[in-house]
Amino acid sequence: MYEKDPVKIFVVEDDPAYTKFLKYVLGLNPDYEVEYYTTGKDCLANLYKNPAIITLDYSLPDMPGEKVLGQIRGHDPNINVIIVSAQEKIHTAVELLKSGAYDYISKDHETKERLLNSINNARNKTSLIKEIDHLKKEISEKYEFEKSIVGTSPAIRRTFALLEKAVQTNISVSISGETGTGKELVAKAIHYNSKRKSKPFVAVNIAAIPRELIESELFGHEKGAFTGAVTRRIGKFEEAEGGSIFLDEIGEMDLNLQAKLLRVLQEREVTRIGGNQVIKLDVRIIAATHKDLAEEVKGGRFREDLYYRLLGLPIVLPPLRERGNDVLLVAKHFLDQFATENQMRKFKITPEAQEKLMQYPFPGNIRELKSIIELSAVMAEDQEIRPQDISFNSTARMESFLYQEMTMQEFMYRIIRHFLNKYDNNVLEVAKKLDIGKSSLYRYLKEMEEAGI
Ligand SMILES: Nc1ncnc2c1ncn2[C@@H]1O[C@H](COP(=O)(O)OP(=O)(O)OP(=O)(O)O)[C@@H](O)[C@H]1O
Repeated sequence: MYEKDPVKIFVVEDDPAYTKFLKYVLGLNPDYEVEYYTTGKDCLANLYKNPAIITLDYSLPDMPGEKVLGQIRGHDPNINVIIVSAQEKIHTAVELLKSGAYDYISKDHETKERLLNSINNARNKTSLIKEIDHLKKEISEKYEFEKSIVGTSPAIRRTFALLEKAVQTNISVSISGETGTGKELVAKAIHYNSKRKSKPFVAVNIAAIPRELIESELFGHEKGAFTGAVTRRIGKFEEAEGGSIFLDEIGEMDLNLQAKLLRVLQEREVTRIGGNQVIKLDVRIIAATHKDLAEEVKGGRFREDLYYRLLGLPIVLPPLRERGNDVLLVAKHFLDQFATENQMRKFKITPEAQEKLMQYPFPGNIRELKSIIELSAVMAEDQEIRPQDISFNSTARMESFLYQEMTMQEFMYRIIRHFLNKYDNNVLEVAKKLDIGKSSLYRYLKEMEEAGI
């Protein structure tokens, strides 16, 4: 798409014969919009026209080539300046390239090919840069909080408030929540809404990498560091330089590696395995786990010092069953997405089907909801999703929390909390649903508050 755009080229050349030659060569390509100047001053005065490429004669009558180059770079470092010179002086060429010239070409019988090649390469580079900028913009729009993280429940609103805080600083963030609650989505949203958004977001799933490979995956290795290390490998931390690293399933890391990670986080530097060069790091850490890390610390499976290092700003993502009406909002979001992807008309969910969705506890959370919804859209006879189109993967119903061991009173508090979330903290509605008196409910709420539930 970008390569079709015409390229604006300035030719700055005081030799009339050479200008004639360039006019002929460049005139052959209809995609080139060329303007000719004979002095450095003229060229500089017209930079406002935003040329993509400038071919610059090194010895102009009014200004030395390096000075013109310096001013062009000062105006816009993205302009590709190709220096064309009558003599081939390696030293000058190297100096000019160091000062940011894109290429250095001497005037000889091969000039035509080399110049066209260089212009072509510069053009490809420019279109790649434009395309990358465009994709980056698209990604950050995709991860705007309220566009990507669907929901209006009090629980998710609290999460948004924390995200707003997280993006303003470089503080480490630890995200916990059951599987499929959106931990990776939240991590990406933090990165792509922060100042680091134009730098890499690198995700590493600790549980998915064989134990013996994690260290080299994270910190890299030098060639020959161990059997099988046939080439040097850059680690994920280095890859994320300037950006963010997302350490998913951090609770799965073994104690030995935890010690090494702690050192990296404390020193803010890595050394590749088998190497001795210390590499400074500027990387934001976002860690996630579905485990209760505090419990892991108590059980001696997770280092306490590392736990505190990683904790930073903790974000707890509630399970979908505690997000009330969000179930329906997210379901609708996935349905719209499905319709767009498959060029279909939009779907509706009948009230009975909505009721069915609201009754299910979604042990696999939003990921499970997504697959259930997509299947229901496939099964539906028309653009209405009815109860018979929805099939749940698990036979679990609300009793999922019964697997936990609690006292009767704690169960009751959990049930109340669940309904409060479901009905947006509407006490009257909850009292009605649970068929208890309003004042009893207020009394329980007070007890719950005192007990921190
Ligand atoms: N609030 C939300 N709104 C819309 N989509 C969401 C929301 N939360 C999660 N998703 C989507 O649900 C899917 C699962 O989310 P994600 O992979 O971030 O979960 P996770 O907690 O990292 O899972 P796991 O613990 O299994 O790694 C993704 O497709 C994600 O885009």
